[in-house]
Amino acid sequence: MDISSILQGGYQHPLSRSWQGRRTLTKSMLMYPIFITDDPDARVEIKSLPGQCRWGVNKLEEFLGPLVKKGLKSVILFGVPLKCNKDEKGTPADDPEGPVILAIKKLRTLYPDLYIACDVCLCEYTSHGHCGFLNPDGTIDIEPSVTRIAQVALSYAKAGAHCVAPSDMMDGRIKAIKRALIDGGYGNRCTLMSYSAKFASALYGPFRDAAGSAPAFGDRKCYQLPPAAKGLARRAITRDVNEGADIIMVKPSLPYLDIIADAAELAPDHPLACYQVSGEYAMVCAGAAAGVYDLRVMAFETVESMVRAGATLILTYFTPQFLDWLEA
Ligand SMILES: NCC[C@H](CC(=O)O)[C@@H](CN)CCC(=O)O
Ligand SMILES: [Zn+2]
Repeated sequence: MDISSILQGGYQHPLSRSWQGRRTLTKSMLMYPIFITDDPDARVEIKSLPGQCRWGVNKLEEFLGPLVKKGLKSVILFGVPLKCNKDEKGTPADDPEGPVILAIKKLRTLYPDLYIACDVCLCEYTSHGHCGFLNPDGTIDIEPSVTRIAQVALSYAKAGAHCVAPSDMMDGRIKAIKRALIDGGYGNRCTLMSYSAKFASALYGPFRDAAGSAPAFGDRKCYQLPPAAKGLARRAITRDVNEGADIIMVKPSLPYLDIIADAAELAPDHPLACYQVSGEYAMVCAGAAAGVYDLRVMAFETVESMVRAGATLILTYFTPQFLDWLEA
């Protein structure tokens, strides 16, 4: 056989197979999305997200203590206020007694080394459930939305968040948040992770169930990217790099590996995050439950495809299992 035809000699052993990846998944690459509700003693299972719960602030030690011991390095907080008075402006988003700010303060005290990121959006706090302010005709009112998002981001930074991550997709919010952080004295103390290429995906259903954040009417197609929009995604990534984002994110992940690769090409000097969203997680769990594949094998195969595409930070609900699987 011709010499150039032989490849199998390079990976015939488990160790030489482990050398074939440019980067391998490590615990520090995992960021765990968690839901914080405003009942301080709550531990409520989320049916559409197997193994995930809404947690009250008083339960965070019971919840995260064991994971920190196993090597959990970072979380991203999502507020799930069930008792607040939602309004057109998302007033409860930066309530100092709200679940997110209370959780930031609690976690900074409990686990000084744990990296605390906060999702920043208005949809969980607005009466209409959209991620921004609305004009009377139901379209997004950009300027006041951006001002409000920046205000909320600064309040989380002041409460002690290491990172703010605006998932709203309002145009210009990265520049506005960066400006607010700098003017507020947090430009060097809080990381800005932009959901730059975030698509209007069908894969957010379980999250919206969990967070009660579905829009009261219409959809988010006028501010989340069309799934076919490779050009818009590339332009959004370049825009956010220029507006001062410290980390670029692509979301969802598996159906958008090409966009992750584009982001790695367009922003080679930035950390690159991707979010394995609720619907992706639920799909992998459902397939395993149906006996289509082994859960652990498929969890690794999906997340390692994101690493191969160029991601250096993975937001995934599989984080607790990966802490065990990577230890084994
Ligand atoms: N701010 C929007 C929330 C949002 C998507 C959506 O509901 O449109 C995501 C959270 N950042 C959903 C994440 C997920 O599905 O896991
Ligand atoms: Zn939102």
